[in-house]
Amino acid sequence: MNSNMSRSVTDTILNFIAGSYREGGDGKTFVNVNPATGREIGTVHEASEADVADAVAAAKAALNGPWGSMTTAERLKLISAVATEIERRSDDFLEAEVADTGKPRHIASHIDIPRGAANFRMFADVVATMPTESFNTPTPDGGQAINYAVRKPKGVIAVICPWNFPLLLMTWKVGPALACGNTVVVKPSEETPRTATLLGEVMNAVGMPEGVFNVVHGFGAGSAGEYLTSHKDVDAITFTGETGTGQAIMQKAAVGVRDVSFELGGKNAAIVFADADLDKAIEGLSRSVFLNTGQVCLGTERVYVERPLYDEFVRRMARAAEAFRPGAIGDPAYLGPLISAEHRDKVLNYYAKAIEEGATVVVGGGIPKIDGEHADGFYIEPTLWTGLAHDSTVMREEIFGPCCGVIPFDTEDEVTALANDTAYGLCATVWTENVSRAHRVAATMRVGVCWVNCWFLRDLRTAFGGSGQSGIGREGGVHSLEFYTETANICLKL
Ligand SMILES: NC(=O)C1=CN([C@@H]2O[C@H](COP(=O)(O)OP(=O)(O)OC[C@H]3O[C@@H](n4cnc5c(N)ncnc54)[C@H](O)[C@@H]3O)[C@@H](O)[C@H]2O)C=CC1
Ligand SMILES: O=C(O)/C=C/C=C(\O)C(=O)O
Repeated sequence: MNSNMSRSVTDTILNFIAGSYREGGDGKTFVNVNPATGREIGTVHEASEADVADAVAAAKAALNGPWGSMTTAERLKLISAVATEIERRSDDFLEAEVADTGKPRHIASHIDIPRGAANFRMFADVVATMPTESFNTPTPDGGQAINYAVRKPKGVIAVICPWNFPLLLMTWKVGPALACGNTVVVKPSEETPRTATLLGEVMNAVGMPEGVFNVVHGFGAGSAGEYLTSHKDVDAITFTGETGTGQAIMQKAAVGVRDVSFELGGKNAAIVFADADLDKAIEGLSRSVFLNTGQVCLGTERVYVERPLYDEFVRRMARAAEAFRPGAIGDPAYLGPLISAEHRDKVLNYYAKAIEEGATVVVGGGIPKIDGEHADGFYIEPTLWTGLAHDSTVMREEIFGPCCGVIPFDTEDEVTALANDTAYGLCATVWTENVSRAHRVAATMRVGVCWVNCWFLRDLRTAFGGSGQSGIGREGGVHSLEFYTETANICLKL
């Protein structure tokens, strides 16, 4: 095992290529910042174009080497071992994720890290039990043939990741890609390079053949992201992030007609009917709006409340927002920082825009005053607006911060039209105790996932992805196999 990655506060974060850690060939580095303090905590070695080419070559060689010749059972045993090793090293992953994101430890320890392990274990199970079709086919000479499908790995998969749930969202792609027999080159977000790098140690520890899993660090255009997505030996690209980035990647994928799987942005609506259980709705929506400081693609940024419940809803949601404590690390009510100073500026611009567009700021709206070690962290106040028009910029564009606008409605038809009036279509939530209405409204939502009386309740076997500009394709359970494998038909004349 070759492990050069130290995990002290002055970390040096290296690329992981063909089973070894290495600096970038061009000698370029960039800083790794802890958003909770605003301080530099590490140096990341940026991959050059030649490093990315080496990573792709290593991934391709592994397909034709021991990885490609393993039985499915042998492969899945290794993948299950990866899950076990992540669990064994969960404290290291927790430290790495918290250092990169500043997120509360309870979120990282209950969501990010366990899902990192579960994403490998679940897809090992899915592939182990994966059925394929077969047909008995009559032939013109009165005989018969058997047609049966086989699933083959697609090849080298480029995995381009965001920063909001770095390990979770990376392994959501790496898990099924490897379980299906592919190899991967991962480009983590420049903001959150640590857990992907640490996963290299896990791969080596379990004896994963070199080149199966590679990590290249850098940015998007003119850097590792673009080098990777335009490399001719990358067979398919999976990406989570902003819709505009998805468009740029798709243009690269068009060269060579490569397949893409995209999970993109959202402007997710919540519909709260007057018969909703208000305690449940407030609990669910305060998580949906504020969890991870609103940096969740599935989070709610538009809330439509039936008029009789509107005033009480706004009052209680404001209390829920005020209960969060930005910067109070260790407090159960701790609200983490935004990922970067740039991202905080972007969110603050929307806070200003909301006022320009006539919003009443019910709570929040600015930067909290924090003393001590976290004074320079990228914290922001959780914010609630009323008085915004449905077609205002703030109610149409993805903000990715801890904020939402609340708008009253009068009829079911009106609110379903409002909720669907968006170019996005990732998810929605519906809050009602009327079961018929729950089914009816959920079925009309033009989204990939509609939650009723809950939010972010995930069963990893279900189809997951977005409609409209929120994505292309579905991942999760057997649905992931559609992207990570190529189905071939074999016709055998008897
Ligand atoms: N899960 C989601 O839906 C996420 C949505 N976002 C949204 O995106 C906004 C911007 O955040 P960013 O991190 O800048 O997202 P982004 O979409 O620009 O970056 C995501 C990943 O794509 C890479 N990338 C960027 N441009 C690329 C290119 N041309 N070719 C190949 N790779 C490229 C980045 O280096 C990063 O690894 C956020 O404010 C938020 O609105 C951000 C993160 C996650
Ligand atoms: O649960 C999942 O598999 C994915 C969750 C995705 C997000 O929360 C995100 O991209 O923000």
